[in-house]
Amino acid sequence: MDEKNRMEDTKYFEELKKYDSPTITNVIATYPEKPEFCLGLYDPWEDSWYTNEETKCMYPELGRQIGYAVTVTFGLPDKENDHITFKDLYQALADSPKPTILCIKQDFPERLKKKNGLAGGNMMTAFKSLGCVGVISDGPSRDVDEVRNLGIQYMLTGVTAGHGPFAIKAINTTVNICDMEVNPGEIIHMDENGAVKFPAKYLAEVARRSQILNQYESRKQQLFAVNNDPDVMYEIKKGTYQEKGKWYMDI
Ligand SMILES: O=C([O-])CC(=O)C(=O)O
Ligand SMILES: [Mg+2]
Repeated sequence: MDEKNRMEDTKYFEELKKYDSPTITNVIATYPEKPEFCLGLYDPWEDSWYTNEETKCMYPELGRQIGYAVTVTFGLPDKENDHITFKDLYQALADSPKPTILCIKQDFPERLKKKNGLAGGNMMTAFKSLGCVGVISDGPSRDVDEVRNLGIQYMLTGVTAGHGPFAIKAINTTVNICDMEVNPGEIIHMDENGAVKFPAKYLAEVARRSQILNQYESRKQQLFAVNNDPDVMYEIKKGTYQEKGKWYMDI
C-alpha cells in the first residue's frame, strides 16, 4: 500500500472512532433491508463477521480502537516441527500497515486454553512499539494491571495468572476469533460492545454511511425521548413520523 492510500485510511480511522461498534455492524450487514446506510456485506446471522459474547473488552474506558488485522496462532510446543519464532511475529507486525490489531488464536486443548494466561506486559509492550493498538484473542491472557497503563486495548475471554509452555504455530493465516473470521489486512473496529471486521476497501463507504446512520439514530432517540403516544412512537420506529409535513426519519 502506498503512502497516499495509507494517509487516506488513517483519516477514515479517526472518523470511524467517532462511532461505536454497533453502528459499524449496522452499516456492514445488520440491516440489509436498509440500503440507505447498510452495505449488506455479510449474512447478518450466518456469516462470521463480529465477535460473540465470549471475548470481553478489558479497558472500556480506553474507547474505540481500529486498525489492520495481523493474525497469529499459538499452540502447544512440538520441538520437531516448530520453526516460527517471535522474530517472525515482530516482523509481521512491523511489515503491516499501521495501526495494527493483533488477533491471537489459541489453539490448545480446551482444558489448557481456559488457564492459558498467554500474553502479558512484556508481549504487549513489544507489540505496542511495533504499532499495535489492540489485541483480541479467543482465550485468556494476564498482566491486565500492567497493560492498563500502556493504552493498548485487550479483548479476552478472561484472565488467568499463569501458563505452561507454548509455541507460535502460524502467522497471518485466516483465524476465527469467537466467531469473527479474520483475514490479515482486514479492518477491525472494537470497543466495549465487541469487535467487527470488514475488508479495507470499504473504509470510505463505512465512514460515510456511519455518519448517515448516526444522524438518523440521534434524531430517532430525540423523538422517542419526548413522545409517549404508542401510535406516534410506532411511526417514529418505522421512520415515517411527520412534523409540519416533513419526514424527519426519511433519509
Ligand atoms: O510469559 C509471558 O511471556 C507472558 C507474559 O506474562 C508477558 O508477556 O509479560
Ligand atoms: Mg508478564
